[in-house]
Amino acid sequence: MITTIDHSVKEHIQKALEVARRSNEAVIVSHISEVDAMDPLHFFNYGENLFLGERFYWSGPSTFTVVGLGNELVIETSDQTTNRFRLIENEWKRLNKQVLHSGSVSVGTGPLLFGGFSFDPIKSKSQLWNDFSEAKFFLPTIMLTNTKERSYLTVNKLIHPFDQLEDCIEHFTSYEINNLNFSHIRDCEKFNEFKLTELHKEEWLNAIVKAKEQIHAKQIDKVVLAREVHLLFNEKVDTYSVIDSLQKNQPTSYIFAFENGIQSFIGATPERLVKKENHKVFSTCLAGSIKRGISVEEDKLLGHQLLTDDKNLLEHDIVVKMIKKALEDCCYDVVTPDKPKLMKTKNIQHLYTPVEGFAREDHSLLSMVERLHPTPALGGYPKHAAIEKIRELEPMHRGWYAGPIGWLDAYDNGEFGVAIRSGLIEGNKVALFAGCGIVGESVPELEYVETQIKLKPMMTALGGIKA
Ligand SMILES: C=C(O[C@H]1C=CC=C(C(=O)O)[C@@H]1O)C(=O)O
Ligand SMILES: [Mg+2]
Repeated sequence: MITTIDHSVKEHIQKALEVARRSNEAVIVSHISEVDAMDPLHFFNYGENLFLGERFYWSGPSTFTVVGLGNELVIETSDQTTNRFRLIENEWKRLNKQVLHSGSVSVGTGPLLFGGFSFDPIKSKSQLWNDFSEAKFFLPTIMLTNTKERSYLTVNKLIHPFDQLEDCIEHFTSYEINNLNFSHIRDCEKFNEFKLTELHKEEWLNAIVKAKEQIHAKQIDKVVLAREVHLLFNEKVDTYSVIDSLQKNQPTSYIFAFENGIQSFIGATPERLVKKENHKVFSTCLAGSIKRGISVEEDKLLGHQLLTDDKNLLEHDIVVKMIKKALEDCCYDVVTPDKPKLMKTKNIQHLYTPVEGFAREDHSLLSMVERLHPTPALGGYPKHAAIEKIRELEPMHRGWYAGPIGWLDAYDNGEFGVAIRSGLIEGNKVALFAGCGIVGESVPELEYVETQIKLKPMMTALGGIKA
């Protein structure tokens, strides 16, 4: 159960304690206050002492930035079936049975769950991803939300039947904005040289050849194959500086960071999986790629080439068909343009088609995540056959790479991106991932070049390429 409070913290805690004792269940109390404008990275950095290993950063290109610190509540599962989506939803709903709030609050404030899902729960885990569950979400202890105009601080507490009123009051008082010590502003670090190892390059190129044979034999239409590179630095990588660089250089992407103990999963994905705002649903088809040009003319020419290239149009079209169908099964008034447009980020241009609709009754955000994941931009088509091919052919373990990552609130609003253009950081070691949609006309060497471009945002953020 959730009690959301705008004022009179004590009254709400008292009420929550009564409910918790009566029901013998923990109750979430969430206190939201508007605060003076604050830099989200500064807030993230504030969490380094108290909440290291339990921080989340999320910023959407046209929405807001949210930074969560501390795991007030963790919901996770190692369930290896699609049931994992429902397990998370049901547990969150169980805690959501009652919502009390006073005053109007902005979307993205109050009790939010942050987290994500692994790409493929069936494939056995590698050492690298051992500590990542198949789905893990947390309610932060404190959270900063920056909308275009305002900043809000949310403080959450899970109130148990045996908690004492004074301790609960102390929790909310200690996290009042004036009691947080933000004095320590820091500079970004310059990264040192690193040693780069490309993993299984030949196997990956061979996997493309095999995938093409299977596509020509009509076993599947498309499969996305990914590869991995490892970077070894002399010193610990500073995640603060990585996020700062991504934020500056990839403003049209979703910037995400999910700390899981000593590991941080970070990226700048241009690809939304699904967003739900009340009943309005938005998804994105993003597949088909070409590099950016050096001059304006070259850039335009390359864009035109992409928009008229059969191989890339096929790669894209398969995604549009699947997403449109998936949304038509759970939404009404699904609309999508006839032709793709270009989406340009600093390093790459993609074919882009938005799909929008309105959720039918009883179709939740996580049910849509389940339906959509993985789209053929990350998996392939047909879905299950493509996932099988990835298990068989791909020489790496994806872990959370290409999985859904994002947030949801207590009213089933939220947004998930697909965790691509990403890397897993642990101390001085970084693993980066990039994949490509393989169709019948794919040329392995060109797909390899495409992955090199897709690695650039993270490479730049790590200091390996000049911004
Ligand atoms: C799988 C990735 O990109 C996908 C998203 C956009 C374009 C893609 C492509 O053109 O191949 C991929 O389907 C990745 O960046 O690792
Ligand atoms: Mg491609």
